[in-house]
Amino acid sequence: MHVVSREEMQAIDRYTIGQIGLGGPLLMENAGRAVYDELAPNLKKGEKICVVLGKGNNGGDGFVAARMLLDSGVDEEVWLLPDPLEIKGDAAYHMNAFLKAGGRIRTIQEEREAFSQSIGEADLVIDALLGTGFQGTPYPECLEVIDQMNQSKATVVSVDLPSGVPANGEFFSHHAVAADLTLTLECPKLAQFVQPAARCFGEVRTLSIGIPEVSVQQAGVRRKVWREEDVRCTLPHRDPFSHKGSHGKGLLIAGSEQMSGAAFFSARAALRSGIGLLSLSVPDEVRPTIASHLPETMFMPRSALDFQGLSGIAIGPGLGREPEQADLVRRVLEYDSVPCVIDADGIYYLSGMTELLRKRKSPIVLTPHPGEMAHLLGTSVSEVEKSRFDVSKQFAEKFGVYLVLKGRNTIITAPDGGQVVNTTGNAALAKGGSGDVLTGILFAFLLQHGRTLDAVCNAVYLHGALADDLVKTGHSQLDVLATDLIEHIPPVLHHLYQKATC
Ligand SMILES: NC(=O)C1=CN([C@@H]2O[C@H](COP(=O)(O)OP(=O)(O)OC[C@H]3O[C@@H](n4cnc5c(N)ncnc54)[C@H](O)[C@@H]3O)[C@@H](O)[C@H]2O)[C@@H](O)CC1
Ligand SMILES: [K+]
Repeated sequence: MHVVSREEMQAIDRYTIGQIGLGGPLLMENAGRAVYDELAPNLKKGEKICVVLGKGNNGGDGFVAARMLLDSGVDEEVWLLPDPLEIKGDAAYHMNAFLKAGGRIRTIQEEREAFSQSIGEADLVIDALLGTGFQGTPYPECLEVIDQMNQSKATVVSVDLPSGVPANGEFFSHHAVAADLTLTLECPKLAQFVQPAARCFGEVRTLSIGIPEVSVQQAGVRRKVWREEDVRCTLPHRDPFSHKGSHGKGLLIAGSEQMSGAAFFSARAALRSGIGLLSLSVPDEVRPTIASHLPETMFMPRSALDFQGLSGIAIGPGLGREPEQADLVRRVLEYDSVPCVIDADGIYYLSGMTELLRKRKSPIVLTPHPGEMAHLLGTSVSEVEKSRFDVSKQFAEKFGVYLVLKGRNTIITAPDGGQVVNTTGNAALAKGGSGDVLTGILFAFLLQHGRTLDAVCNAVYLHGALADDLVKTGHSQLDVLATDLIEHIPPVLHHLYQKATC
């Protein structure tokens, strides 16, 4: 499933219409029908539906759905914000079809009070006011209608985008529709995954409107959502004749006196995620505390670090911020023979070492949260959050790294600028220790997958899926601990492997 910008969606539509030959009215018919089909199973005879239409093609989709609702036994009122004479092109085509099929249009501008009453009494509001064509701040008359939809007690279903949300997810401070359900057409838009836009969407379902894959390729889209089917066909399979050395020989440099737990979480998560051999380097004073909890782990003293014979190194969880840790990070970067994962305090030191990132040829995976990303760039968290996709892409391309920008909808960016959005996970993960678990899973996967990007995406997916499954099976979002995540790896991995397709 591809994730697109406004401009990419427009290019996709243009190619489909101009080169494939599927006309605009046909795509609009498909869009409106898909919206109707999604709603139809739950419609009740006589329920009051208020359809709110703008003057663009989003309104055109609304006309198609409204035409189908005419014969469904509901009590429908169709409200148009502009004058009908302002409706042009494909939307006018479907407005006429709606009228000829027996529909009646009322104009909001002319019957303000009746509109307020209609929306106040509605059970369901279909929001087809503004879609991908909207930019900037909604005109005052639009804002008024947006507020009325938000004040309504009805269920609000937005077509393509909640009206007033800019498709590219740029920061905005005006009101936008707060939908209960958004029916996104063909491809999720960037806004669905960034703040503050993401809060407006409610539940999201993506509906196919018959656009062929070639149109998306022609538009040069290089962003996708990572789904369970992607995981299933990229998980590594163990050779029956393999041995422990076949599944990665990793060194994890983690932990400090104050944060010994971080080393434990990462190490145990790596072991649960299939790493063949794990050596852990913690400060000498920490080792006795955690060694008894990690019987499967070997230990390498900090004073005798030896990278020979390893197949990967991970550094950072709970490392602490004493100046000598910077040298450890530098040594890992300078050892250019194996892939590495740099997390947490490891990332803290990178701002002074970005040239080393650029020079290193073996894969580097960085896993910053927005605060660490902001530190790395010398900017603020809000600047990072305002443009998560662009910030990630610029950094990953410039320094040739795999960047995992964590948060709700973690964004993974490859050195070539290709991006993947993760949709698993919930607020249970907003707790100390979660990131350490991710590092462990990611490190183990990195040493077992053929493609680095698959390893990273599968790790992020699994990490979120652990939290999702825990809150479905007896946990709340409050109580999940890092240890719960780790001990839940077996059933979730088992589930994913049961139907592995490739
Ligand atoms: N062929 C296509 O392009 C298709 C488009 N589709 C639908 O069409 C939508 C895009 O249609 P459009 O590009 O016509 O635009 P929209 O219908 O999304 O809305 C833009 C309209 O709002 C107006 N507008 C722009 N800035 C505004 C502002 N600040 N305040 C208030 N109004 C403003 C514009 O004049 C334009 O009429 C998609 O979201 C989707 O719902 C679908 O029907 C599929 C096919
Ligand atoms: K809309």
